Amino acid sequence: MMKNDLYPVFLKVSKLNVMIIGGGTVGFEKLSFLLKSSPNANVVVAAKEFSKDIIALAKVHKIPLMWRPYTSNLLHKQHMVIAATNDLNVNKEIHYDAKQKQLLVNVADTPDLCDFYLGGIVTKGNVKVAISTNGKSPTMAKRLRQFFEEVIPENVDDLVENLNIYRRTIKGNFSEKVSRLNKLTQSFILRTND
Ligand SMILES: C[C@@]1(CC(=O)O)c2cc3[nH]c(cc4nc(cc5[nH]c(cc(n2)[C@H]1CCC(=O)O)[C@@](C)(CC(=O)O)[C@@H]5CCC(=O)O)C(CC(=O)O)=C4CCC(=O)O)c(CCC(=O)O)c3CC(=O)O
Ligand SMILES: NC(=O)C1=CN([C@@H]2O[C@H](COP(=O)(O)OP(=O)(O)OC[C@H]3O[C@@H](n4cnc5c(N)ncnc54)[C@H](O)[C@@H]3O)[C@@H](O)[C@H]2O)C=CC1
Repeated sequence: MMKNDLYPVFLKVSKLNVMIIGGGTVGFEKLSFLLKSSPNANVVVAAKEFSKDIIALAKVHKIPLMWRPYTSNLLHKQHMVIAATNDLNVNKEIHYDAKQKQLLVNVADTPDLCDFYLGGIVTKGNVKVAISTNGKSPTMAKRLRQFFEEVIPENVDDLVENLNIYRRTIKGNFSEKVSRLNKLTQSFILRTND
């Protein structure tokens, strides 16, 4: 069986400059999922034209829109770029320029040209679960996201907050703390070896 070998990280996108190129259906989808998970994301969208949806979303979140065709200077000072135009040659050019500048790049319609994928995301307070199917089935990533939204209890965040308070009160060295926390949380899962 093929295994997913992608390494997930949780980016502080308020501290990174993110550029989305393309303001149509896909640009809107990428921007809305980014903002849903990270309302404080530092993101700019550039495109020749923008859909009504993306204009409305950008207004609510105060996201700058740049009305212009793609040129490589749009990548200046960016950390990450998402290419979402409907012109494959432009998307390829964005990919080429981004690699020259060592930026992380996602070309929405071409998994081979992606350094990273956007995943399905479930958020419950401080807890966040990210889902990827290795680019094989975005629809399945969406369904799994919906499944975990249902099954992860809303109060998981209360447990996390309480454990955070407890964690700060425990005295002792690192391994004593680990052992106390492991004992306390043992019943959270059905079967455990530690
Ligand atoms: C590789 C990847 C690159 C990337 O975009 O990062 C990619 C690629 C492509 N998506 C396509 C289509 C669709 N994408 C969705 C939905 C989502 N797509 C997302 C991620 C990813 N999509 C990355 C892989 C993630 C992984 O590893 O699993 C999600 C999870 C996150 C997000 O977009 O933020 C978000 C769900 C969010 C949620 O609801 O939680 C739906 C479903 C729907 O909208 O109902 C459809 C239509 C049905 C279908 O085709 O399956 C096509 C075909 C385009 C065409 O035919 O032209 C390609 C291109 C290709 O695969 O070649
Ligand atoms: N990854 C995914 O989830 C999906 C990917 N796709 C693919 O993504 C691509 C984009 O699709 P849509 O967003 O539906 O297209 P669209 O027609 O809704 O939007 C295209 C956008 O690209 C902009 N654009 C085109 N050329 C440009 C240039 N030279 N410089 C700047 N902006 C430019 C347009 O102004 C417009 O804002 C298509 O090739 C499609 O096959 C489609 C569906 C899902």
